[in-house]
Amino acid sequence: MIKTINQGLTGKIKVPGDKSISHRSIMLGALADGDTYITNFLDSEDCMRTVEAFKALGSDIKVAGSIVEIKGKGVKELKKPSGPLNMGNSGTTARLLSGILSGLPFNATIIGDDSLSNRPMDRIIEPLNQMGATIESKNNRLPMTIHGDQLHPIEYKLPIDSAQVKSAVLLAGLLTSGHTTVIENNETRDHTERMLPLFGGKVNRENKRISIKGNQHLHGAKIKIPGDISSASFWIAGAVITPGSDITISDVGLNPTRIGFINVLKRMNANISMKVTRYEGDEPIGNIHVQYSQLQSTTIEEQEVASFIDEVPLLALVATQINGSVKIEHIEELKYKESNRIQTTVQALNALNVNAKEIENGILIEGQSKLIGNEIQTYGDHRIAMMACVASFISEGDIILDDTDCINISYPNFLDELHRINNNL
Ligand SMILES: O=C(O)C1=C[C@@H](OP(=O)(O)O)[C@@H](O)[C@H](O)C1
Ligand SMILES: C=C(OP(=O)(O)O)C(=O)O
Repeated sequence: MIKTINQGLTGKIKVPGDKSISHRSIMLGALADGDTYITNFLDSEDCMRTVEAFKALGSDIKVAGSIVEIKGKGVKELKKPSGPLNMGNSGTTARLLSGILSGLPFNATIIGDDSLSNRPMDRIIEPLNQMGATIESKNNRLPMTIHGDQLHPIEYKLPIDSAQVKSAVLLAGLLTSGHTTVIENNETRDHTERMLPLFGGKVNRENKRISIKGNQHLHGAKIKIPGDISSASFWIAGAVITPGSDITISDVGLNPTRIGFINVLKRMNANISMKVTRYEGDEPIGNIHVQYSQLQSTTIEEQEVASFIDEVPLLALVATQINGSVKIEHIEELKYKESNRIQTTVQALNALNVNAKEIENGILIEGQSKLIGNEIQTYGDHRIAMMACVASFISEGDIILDDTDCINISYPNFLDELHRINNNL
């Protein structure tokens, strides 16, 4: 049960390391030759799936909390695993790893939990087939057996805006002997492209064309992972909607491909500012200052959706407090996340007395809603669970979640932080 809080959020908050960047740091460290040292690694269930998968492929990886050491031996030393690789709930692990396995000289089977086993894999099967991999799947879903082979480079125009597909093709491209190019329609998170140079890899980027040369030698690297902007967004949303709030979130990643939620909130008139204070590798890091705000409606553009894709449930929650109504459109991709987040967001908000409904590939939310506590079904989706917890800042009556374990997928100390804020600690 999450107790109603009804008080402003104040003070300083730090969030754990970025999930997308943590996954990629393990993958590149395992492909590289030499030692990789990672700090502020996100020690969450999803990222540990990536660690365990590479251990099963023979990588020497030691995790001690948020510190990870990898003794990389290069891609040639990766070995056929002795059993199926379990991706758990992690779409990023499943899709990026498929790109790598496609270029390795053995067969490997990947499996996942019920949620992941229902998520589409044709988006990666198709380009990886084009590159020469043979992939058997259950109707384009997990379990999937990848018959790795000598891959050839391709030029691939992404049919959907997906950083996971882009990264899977780029990582497979590293295992070819030519140039692989991915063309984006709208820009998606670019952590793979920004991280490769740290390991000595070359990537060419011209507008939305990203090219990578195969057979590059990668060396080990030192990486400090920025705080996760998607995790920070729970507190940003909470502060914006809760009277009396004034918080500063420090050391958080401010990569331009990830700050769409802040950009939309600014258009809604939110009192929010951010400042880049340093770079770790090519990733900008800084602070975000947020205060309670009187919000107005805005229009959501298709080309910006990828920059706040994981924050849509929060944007919908924020929209319940604006003057007017908001249509969040062009979000079909939300149907293929850990739950169908269009449905599960609408259902959670309806349960809290909000007038919200599903529209074609989107959600329509009426503002000025009085939230009333209720039981919320999370469908095992971490982002729905945490969004419901944030709703408790402004709800009348307690909110009861059917599951809070799923929060460990991306933000293991979220409930402790909520407790700390709740008690002004
Ligand atoms: O590349 C990544 O690390 C991610 C990309 C996004 O997925 P899509 O590529 O499916 O949009 C995002 O939703 C996910 O949380 C992490
Ligand atoms: C969609 C998400 O992650 P993944 O695709 O890696 O499961 C998420 O974290 O919201």
